[in-house]
Amino acid sequence: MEPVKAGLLGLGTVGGGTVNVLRRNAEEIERRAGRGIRITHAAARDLDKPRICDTTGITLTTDPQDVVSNPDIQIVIELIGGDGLAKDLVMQAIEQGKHVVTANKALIAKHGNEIFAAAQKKGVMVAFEAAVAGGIPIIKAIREGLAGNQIQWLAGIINGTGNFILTEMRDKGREFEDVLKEAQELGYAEADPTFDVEGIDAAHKLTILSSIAFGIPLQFEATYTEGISNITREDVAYAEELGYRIKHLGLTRRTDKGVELRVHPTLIPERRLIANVDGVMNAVLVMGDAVGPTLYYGAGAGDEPTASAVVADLVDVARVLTSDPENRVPHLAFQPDAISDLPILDMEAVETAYYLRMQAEDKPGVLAEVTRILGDRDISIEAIIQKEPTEGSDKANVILLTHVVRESKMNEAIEKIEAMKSIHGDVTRIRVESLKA
Ligand SMILES: NC(=O)c1ccc[n+]([C@@H]2O[C@H](COP(=O)([O-])OP(=O)(O)OC[C@H]3O[C@@H](n4cnc5c(N)ncnc54)[C@H](O)[C@@H]3O)[C@@H](O)[C@H]2O)c1
Ligand SMILES: N[C@@H](CCO)C(=O)O
Ligand code: NA
Repeated sequence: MEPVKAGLLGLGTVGGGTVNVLRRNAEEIERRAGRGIRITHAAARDLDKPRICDTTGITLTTDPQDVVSNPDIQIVIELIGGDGLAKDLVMQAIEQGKHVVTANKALIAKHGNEIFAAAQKKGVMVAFEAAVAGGIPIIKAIREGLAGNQIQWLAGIINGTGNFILTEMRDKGREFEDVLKEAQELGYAEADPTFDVEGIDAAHKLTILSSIAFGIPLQFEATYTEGISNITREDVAYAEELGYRIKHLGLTRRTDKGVELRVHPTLIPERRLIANVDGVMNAVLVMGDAVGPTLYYGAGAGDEPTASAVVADLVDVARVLTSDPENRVPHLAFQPDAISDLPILDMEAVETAYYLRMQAEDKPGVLAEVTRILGDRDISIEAIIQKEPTEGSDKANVILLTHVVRESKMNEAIEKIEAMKSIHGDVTRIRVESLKA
C-alpha cells in the first residue's frame, strides 16, 4: 500500500523530534500502521535556521498554505503553537477533508468544541495525544482504556517546566529564574513561559482531561488557575517538615453539585507516589469506579517524548483512514450527542484542607486569636508549628495545617487574620490534597 502522506507545520522542538522519530522507527511504524507514514512537505518560518532534524527528502516552504492546500497531503501535523494562525490552519485543513494531528493544548482547550464539530461534519480525525502530559498516552488511557468506568476524579502534575523548576529549587536550592532559563534551553517551556509559570498551560491540559473524563464540553474559561510563581523555598521546607511535598497540581472531580476544575500549588503527603514525581516528569492519577486508582508516569515535555505521542496519533490516523467515521473513537471520548451539561463548581464551593503560613508578632495572645478566627468558622487545625523569629526580626513564622473546609469559609478566615494588627503581610495559603486512593 502507498505510504500515507503528511504535511508538517512548524519545525521547532516537537516538529524536529517528530521528523527524527518517524525516520528512525519507520520500519516498525509501518508494521504497526499497515502502511508507511511519510512527511512529504514541511513549513518553517526560517528555512536557513539550524535544526535538530535532517530534512532530506522533505519539500520545505515558508508558507503553511502550501502544505494545507496540497491535495496530496492527507494528514496535517500542526506544531506551530498558539491559537491564532494555528487555528486558521487547522480549520482550513479540516475544511479540505484532511486529518489533523496536533500537540497544541491552548488550541484544543480554547477552540476544541468548534474544531471537533467541524471535524465531525467532515468525517476527519483531530488527534491530540501530545497536547496533554507529553509522551504519556493519557488521552488514550482515559478515552479507551478506562471506557468501562465512571471516572470519579483525576489529579496530575501536567506541566513539565513547572515541576522541573520546583524540583531544582527544592533539591539544589537554585533560583527560580535560573531554572526557568534552563527549561527554555532544553525545549520544555512554552513560547511564552508565563504560561508554564502561571498555570495557564496546566489549565489548558486539565480542561482537556476533564472533558474526556466526564463527557462535558471544553470549558477553559471556567478553570480556576494559580501558578507557582509565589512558592518560596521556605514554604517548600516547612511543607517537608510536616511530611508533605508541594506540587503544582491540576485536579478535576465529579461531585453532586458540579465538576471541580482547578489548577494550583498543592501539598501532597510525601508517601504518595505522585508526590515523588520530579523534574520534567509528569504523572496523572485517575480514579475509576471499577478499576480503582491508576497512575500514569512519563516525560511531560521535550522533543522526542512529545514526538512519541505525535507519531502514535499518526499511526492511529493511518489505521482508520479506511474505516467508517461514525465508528471511530469520539474526540471527547463520549458521543457528540451525549455530552452532559454538568456545571463547573465555583472555587468558593470547593472543599479542601489548607496549609497557611503567616508572620506573627512574637507575643502572647496572637496564636489564640488566630485559632479563634478559624474555630468560629468550624475550621479545625491538624498541625501547627511556630518558628522562632530569626535574628534581627521580631516576627515568628506560624504554619498551620487545617482539616477540610469550604473555600469560602477559608477566604473569610484569611481576610480576618490578615486584618489582625499582630499579623504582618499576606497569609500564604496552599491547598492540601490527601489524594487517598
Ligand atoms: N516543547 C515541548 O516539550 C512540547 C510538549 C508538548 C506540546 N508542545 C506544543 O507543541 C507545539 C510546538 O511547540 P515547540 O516546543 O515545538 O515550539 P517551537 O517554538 O520549538 O516550534 C514552533 C515552530 O513553529 C514555527 N512557526 C511559527 N510560525 C510559523 C509559520 N507561520 N509558518 C511556519 N512555521 C512557523 C516556529 O518558527 C518554530 O520553529 C506548541 O503548541 C506546544 O504547546 C510542546
Ligand atoms: N511547556 C509544556 C510543554 C509540554 O506540554 C510543559 O512544560 O509541560
Ligand atoms: Na500525552
